[in-house]
Amino acid sequence: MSDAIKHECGIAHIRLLKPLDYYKEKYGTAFYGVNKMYLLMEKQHNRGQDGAGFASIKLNTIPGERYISRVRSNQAQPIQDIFEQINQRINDEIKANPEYADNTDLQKRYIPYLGEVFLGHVRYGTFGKNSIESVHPFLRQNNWMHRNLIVAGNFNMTNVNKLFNNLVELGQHPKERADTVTVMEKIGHFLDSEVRKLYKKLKNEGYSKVEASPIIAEKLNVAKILKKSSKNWDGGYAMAGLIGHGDSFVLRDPAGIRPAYYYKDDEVVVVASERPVIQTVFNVDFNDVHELPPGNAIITKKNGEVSITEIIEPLERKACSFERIYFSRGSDAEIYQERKMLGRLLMPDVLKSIEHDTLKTVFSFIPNTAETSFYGMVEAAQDELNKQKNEAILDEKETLTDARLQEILSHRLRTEKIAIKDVKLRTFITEDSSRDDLVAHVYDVTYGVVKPDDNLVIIDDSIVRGTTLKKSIIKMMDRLKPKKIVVVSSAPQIRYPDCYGIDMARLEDLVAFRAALDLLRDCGKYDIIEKVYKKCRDQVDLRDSEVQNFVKEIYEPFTNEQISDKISELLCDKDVKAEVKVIYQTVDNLHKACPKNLGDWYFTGDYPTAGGNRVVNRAFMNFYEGKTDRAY
Ligand SMILES: NC(=O)CC[C@H](N)C(=O)O
Repeated sequence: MSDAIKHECGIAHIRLLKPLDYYKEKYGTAFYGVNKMYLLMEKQHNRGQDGAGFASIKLNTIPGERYISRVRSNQAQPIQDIFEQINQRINDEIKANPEYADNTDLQKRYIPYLGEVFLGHVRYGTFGKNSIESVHPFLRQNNWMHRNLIVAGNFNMTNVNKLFNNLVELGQHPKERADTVTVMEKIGHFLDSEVRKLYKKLKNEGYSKVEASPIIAEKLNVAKILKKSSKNWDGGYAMAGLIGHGDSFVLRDPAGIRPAYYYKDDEVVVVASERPVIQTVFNVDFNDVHELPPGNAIITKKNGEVSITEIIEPLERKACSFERIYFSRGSDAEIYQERKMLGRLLMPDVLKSIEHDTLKTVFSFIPNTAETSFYGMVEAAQDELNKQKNEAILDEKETLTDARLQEILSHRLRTEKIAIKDVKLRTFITEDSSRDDLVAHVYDVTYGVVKPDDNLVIIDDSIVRGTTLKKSIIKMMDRLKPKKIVVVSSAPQIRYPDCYGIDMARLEDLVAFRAALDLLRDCGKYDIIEKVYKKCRDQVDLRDSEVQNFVKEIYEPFTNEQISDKISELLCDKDVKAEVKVIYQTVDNLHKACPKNLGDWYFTGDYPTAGGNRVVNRAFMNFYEGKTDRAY
């Protein structure tokens, strides 16, 4: 990925189903859960580097002893930072109290972070700020154990402002506008009322307050609470939560936009945002890890009972295809094959653009995420080369000499590592304002492998803004003096904003949108902009379900190819000498390659939830009115 986009978040949840002594006995430490959490989070570091947080709950403590611990960080290496803090604290406690060293009971009572229920989160913010207060998990505290709530999520709601106002209408006074707080307060509201109802019932049955508490914990219907809280959520989400006494849940949105996977045996329940993470950390097979069905929650009661329950009726499945293209780790067995297929399916268009001249073409990729699709592309190129060799041999079979045969067979595909990412520079580029200067040097280039009349084909997983391509990569590649530079995107053109957890909410940031504007200008149809704006404005007071995506009209007059060609122009500075061509994946081929993740709203404008159309309209209005706000 040459454009840095902020995206995603990762969740990690573990519930230990046996007493801590069991893990001490079997794995040598009562800190088994903490250690596994570290691995689960570290292996999802790709999903969030703005911040990381960890929370744990101890089961069955006695009043007066702490049972919830939490640590959060927004430092440069947030996962390292929180686990350093955790380890430090644990080591200090053991050092100061040598009697804890071999005593699980004392460890559990007096050492924080040790417990049976864990929740971790790595964050890329899509709403609010990057302050420490915005880092998950969020905590809603109460003196009643079962009213404590800890929440973390990979999510974005399109209607979070409305949800916020609902709370205010209930008479509440939220102290901040963080979307996670809004969602948490919603759950908290129904948790409170459920606890109240249960208490009233038990009181009528003659139970005292002290007697009622554990029964409330036992009877608490988490599914019911989630059903009520999520009723008006419109968005993509994997929301995870812990309740003070030890129940836990992860709820996935009804279109399956955000991912969630789980594994369970008689020792642990594990939930994470990516499958291979669980496979690696718990050393289990692909088939042992299951996808949480859309609209369902995995709920683990304090007593260890685990259920998968439908909370919201599933919508048409629209799992985010960007997970497959770029976000998730390519080590997933399916994702690896899918990415290769994305590369392979692009080959016919690439061959056309290089006039099948595989000998005068160097194939390469933009590190690191495009490497897998590059393998797919190269395999397809290899097939083409073999075909060419076959044809040459058959054509020349009457006259073929040993020397000529050797010559034909010696033709090899030219694959090189051309673009090199300078990782150290990367970490400085956080502020939009200072990005451009540094961006030119984020990549370096390999000299000496491209000859002057060569074609240079370079694959990237996607092109969002195109800034790095324009300011760095294409310029650097042009210095190698190729005849033609073909930039291949394994994803289709990104035409519409995302509103479900990827931070690309501004239309004019998208190079495809800018290309469409230029094309409209070129052909004298720029008045469409005005018309679309009016249509968007007329919809402002409509209900979400009635809103249409009129922004599609901006692209309608043009073919994919016209837009791609305009993008090629936009990506070239005047001084670039090589001919530059950009080739994009088609949406059909994307679906062919990633058949389970058909969510494609950023490419097609077909939003899977009603709120999406409102967001795209708002994004367009913001663009037209010159506002730089996010559209949700
Ligand atoms: N990428 C995400 O899932 C973001 C989660 C949440 N919306 C936040 O901003 O903190």
